[in-house]
Amino acid sequence: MKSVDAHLAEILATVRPLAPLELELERALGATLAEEVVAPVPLPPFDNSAMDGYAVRAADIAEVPVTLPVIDDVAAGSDQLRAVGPGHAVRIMTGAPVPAGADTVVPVEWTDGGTVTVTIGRTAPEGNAIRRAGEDVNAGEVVLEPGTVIGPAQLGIIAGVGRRRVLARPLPRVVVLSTGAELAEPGTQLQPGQIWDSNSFTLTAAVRAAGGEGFRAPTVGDDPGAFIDQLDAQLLRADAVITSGGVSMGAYEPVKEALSPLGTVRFEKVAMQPGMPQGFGVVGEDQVPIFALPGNPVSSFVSFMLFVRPALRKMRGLEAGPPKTGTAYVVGALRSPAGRRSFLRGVLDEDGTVTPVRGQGSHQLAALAAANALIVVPEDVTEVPAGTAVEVIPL
Ligand SMILES: Nc1nc2c(c(=O)[nH]1)N[C@H]1C(S)=C(S)[C@@H](COP(=O)(O)OP(=O)(O)OC[C@H]3O[C@@H](n4cnc5c(N)ncnc54)[C@H](O)[C@@H]3O)O[C@H]1N2
Ligand code: MOO
Repeated sequence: MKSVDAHLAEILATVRPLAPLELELERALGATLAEEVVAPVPLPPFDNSAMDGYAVRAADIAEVPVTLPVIDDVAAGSDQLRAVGPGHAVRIMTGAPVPAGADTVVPVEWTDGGTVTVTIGRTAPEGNAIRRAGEDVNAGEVVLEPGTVIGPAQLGIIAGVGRRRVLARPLPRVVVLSTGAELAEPGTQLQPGQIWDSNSFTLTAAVRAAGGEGFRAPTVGDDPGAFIDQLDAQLLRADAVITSGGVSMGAYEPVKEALSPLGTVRFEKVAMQPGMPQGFGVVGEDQVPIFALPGNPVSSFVSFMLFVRPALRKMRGLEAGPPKTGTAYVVGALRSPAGRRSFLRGVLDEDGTVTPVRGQGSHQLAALAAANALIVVPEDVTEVPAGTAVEVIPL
């Protein structure tokens, strides 16, 4: 059997980072920056007030209380500014440019709030409540480096330096295609022999949680022809495809039957539990990577975490490798099949312990939903006594 590490290595050697595109800011959330973002001007571009109050000369308010004439009113956005002469005050709002001559701002709370004259009750040092030009960023300064994932705050600084578009690797578009004649759409009545399709929802959501754009394709039954038709239709918008089901040893395995003859997708047994039957390769003219995951709900989810998630990171232009692990002390003993790496479902506690959930079958979706970690048991270990330190993958 192929090892988990060899399977991941093959996947990572096959998938490529997506080409960068000029993305509108509205489409850039989660994308990976592929250029340096530089501020063309200083930020803030001009000295401005940090508070609503009065711009004055510090020397004029050395002795308080003092009453000064209010010679002007400046709102944020004002560009017609009267200079502040000795003994004058200008009413000023937060963000408004500080007029020439003024060297300090007195918050309105320290005054009587007058509009013709103002009486100031507290003195303020020079530079009080003034935000200086370039205090955030200097002109020509790099504000974001290539390889940065664009989150809300990063979008903010990109817009803040005046950019409308940015060169970035987009979110990988991943089509999720469930197969199985037994699958019914959630929300409909189950007929005898049917179950509700859950994998396509789990996997589409897992794609989104991993920084991709997930699209759930209509499910197909057990007919390889119908599967190929649906795959062809979906390939147009896919940077990668995930299928679930139809990859093991049964009489009706549409994914395996349809893809094996292409010669570009390999179906193998990987030495892991769950998730043993795996298919991986490329399809279509554009050599789109395809992950043919096993149908058992826990198996497909674990396979996603181990193989698809790292691949999506690579497609996003990020460092990619096996999932990050930690260590915890296991509550209760564990068993694991010889020669296979087990990924048991557990609840990781803040006290540093991990408790296996009840129900470790590959079909036990409720137990998976109750878990927050995978407990890794190496290939050569079959029994883990209670209290042993084990490797865990937080979910
Ligand atoms: N003779 C053998 N039988 C099986 C082997 C084997 O080596 N020899 N491997 C077993 C293992 S391990 C797994 S995992 C499964 C993989 O099966 P398939 O990928 O072919 O998946 P299906 O047969 O279509 O379904 C398996 C199971 O999962 C349920 N399922 C499928 N799709 C969904 C979905 N979208 N939502 C919810 N549940 C789904 C399906 O009803 C089956 O119960 O094969 C074993 N058998
Ligand atoms: O290896 Mo299968 O994935 O156990 O259920």
